[in-house]
Amino acid sequence: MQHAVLESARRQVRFRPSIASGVTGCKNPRHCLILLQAMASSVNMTQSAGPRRLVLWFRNDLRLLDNYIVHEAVQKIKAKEFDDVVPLYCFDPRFFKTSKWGHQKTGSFRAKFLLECAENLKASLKAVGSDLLVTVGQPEDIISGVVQGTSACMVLTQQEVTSEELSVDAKVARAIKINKGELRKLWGSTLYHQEDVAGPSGALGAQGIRGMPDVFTPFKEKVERKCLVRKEVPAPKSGELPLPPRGAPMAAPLPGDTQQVVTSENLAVHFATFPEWNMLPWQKGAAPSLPKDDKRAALEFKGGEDVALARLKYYLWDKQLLSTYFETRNGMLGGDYSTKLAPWLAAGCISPRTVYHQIKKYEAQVVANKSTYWVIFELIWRDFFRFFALKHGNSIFFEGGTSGQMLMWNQDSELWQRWKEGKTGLPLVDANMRELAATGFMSNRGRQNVASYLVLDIGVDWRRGADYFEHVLLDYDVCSNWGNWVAMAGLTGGRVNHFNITKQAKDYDIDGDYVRHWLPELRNVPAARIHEPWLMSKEEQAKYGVQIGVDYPNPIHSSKLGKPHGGGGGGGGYRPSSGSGRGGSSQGSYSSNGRSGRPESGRPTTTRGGARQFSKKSEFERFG
Ligand SMILES: Cc1cc2nc3c(=O)[nH]c(=O)nc-3n(C[C@H](O)[C@H](O)[C@H](O)COP(=O)(O)OP(=O)(O)OC[C@H]3O[C@@H](n4cnc5c(N)ncnc54)[C@H](O)[C@@H]3O)c2cc1C
Repeated sequence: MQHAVLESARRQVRFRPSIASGVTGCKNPRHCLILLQAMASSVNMTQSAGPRRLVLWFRNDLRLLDNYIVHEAVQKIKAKEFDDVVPLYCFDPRFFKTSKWGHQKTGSFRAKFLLECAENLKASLKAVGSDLLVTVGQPEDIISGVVQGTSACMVLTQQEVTSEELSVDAKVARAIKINKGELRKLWGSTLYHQEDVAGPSGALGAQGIRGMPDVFTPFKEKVERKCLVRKEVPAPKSGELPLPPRGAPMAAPLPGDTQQVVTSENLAVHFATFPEWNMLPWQKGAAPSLPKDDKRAALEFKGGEDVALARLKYYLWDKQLLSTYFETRNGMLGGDYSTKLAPWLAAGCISPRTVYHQIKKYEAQVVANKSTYWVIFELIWRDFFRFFALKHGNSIFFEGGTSGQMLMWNQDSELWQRWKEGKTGLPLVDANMRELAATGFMSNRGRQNVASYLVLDIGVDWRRGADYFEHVLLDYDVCSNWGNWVAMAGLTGGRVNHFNITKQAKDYDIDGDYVRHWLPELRNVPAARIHEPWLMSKEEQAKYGVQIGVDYPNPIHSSKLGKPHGGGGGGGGYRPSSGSGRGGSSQGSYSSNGRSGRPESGRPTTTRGGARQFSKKSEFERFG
């Protein structure tokens, strides 16, 4: 009798007495339990004959090419350290919980994308004689089921840096201790390797990560001067990741097992099950509807390594868009102004090193210019935020950010709601927020503007914005998202980029095509008025078929605006903007004298914020 079957039956005595008694033949639950325990310990004694198993626990690295955990598994199998490999991906209910700001952590766009990623990875693994166990549940529960009955086991996973992910790691490490298992974490998500950057002889010097500059440029200069991007490691070949025998035991819940009790099936059953949309761990069982393709979207994003590699090929080789990236990167409309690789990079369908080496090849074969370098420059921003999170830990999630500066926020929930729904009356902000809600994507130019507006113009707590982005973004990456937001809020000690939204709109959406694309109510408004529709006279409004204040909102009145300002005890306070962001931002806020309720003053002036609410404890409760 397999240990796994006995163990699972033992755990089910209370919930499913019939299964337990089926194993022992004993009707009395108490006796049944005693008998099972005895049988399990006798199996334990003979367990040394069990297989030595590797578990490839995929998380944000859903690819085969240049994946260090996959490569490591291949090496260990070749060296005969282990007998078989179980590749695994879990939809962890903790990443579908509702946040304290009221958003389900993983929204429907990303959930759909991740299902597609898992499906593609499963197919790629099958093509090399392996498979992917895709399931719903906490990895610690699933993995302890996968390693039942083994004589040795190791779980290989990509190194994460933030608290929720690390707390899951700790639970997995504990769960496999019983099987004398080891959790081995390998760095893999960045362009530059952690050892090369922050290791004992890395670019950051003797202090390692503690010596990391908190601003981008000196960080970039150090890594560029002292580090090399490592070569890609190959994808596995056929037979290099041998599966356990099909009938191997597996004691863990199947997706859709609403009772969440341990079932005793064999691995083949689990491999054959792929979670459907409504089996994902949605809050209170209420699955949102599957997102439909939106014809207005910049791109049809489909998850998976195959599509990621195809996108890279399209951007570099088919259309040669790479050679003009520097000129187009601040666009907002269409698929071609930027690489759009972010969703695939975030899920790990493609590694930044693959992108880098393809760019180098392109530079050697086609052209090397400012544009080809600038994509690499952006990938270093991505690295920057990951290393920044490694250095600063949980403070990137704190109200006062890494600077600890305490500000008071505008508590008017109507403002927040109008921002989220794209009804602020500022066309550039509204168009971007509606694109995000409809598609899960927004350009970098858009993100900077909507974040600046939320925090620096209407004075809403930046964490609300970051939390909403976490929910809705296709390309959500914990470090890039929270890092960009906390920096936009001016809470990292670096420069604060306060954007003049109307100026930005005129600079980057010159004819208003982007705004018209997402705001049908303004579709007939000419370029001269599109970014300031409140300036239209009644006659103009009639002519262009829109009534401001009825069909499209008036901008938020200055009496409702707030600016974050220094609260008691935290020191510091609101600082006006300085300098320019990527592609140039501009200082200050509105310049026009408004009609139709336009903010009258140059800056938001009043603060309606209540007392600052700051609790270290609750901020630490990322998964607790
Ligand atoms: C408030 C805010 C939140 C953001 N949240 C995320 C997020 O959750 N996930 C995410 O990947 N990016 C985030 N970004 C960064 C950036 O906006 C997106 O990476 C970019 O818009 C994605 O489009 P793209 O792939 O076409 O980028 P490209 O312009 O083609 O850039 C190439 C790649 O470089 C990386 N990159 C570019 N800019 C940045 C940046 N500022 N920070 C980190 N990486 C960058 C991305 O991986 C991107 O795919 C955020 C930016 C802001 C201002």
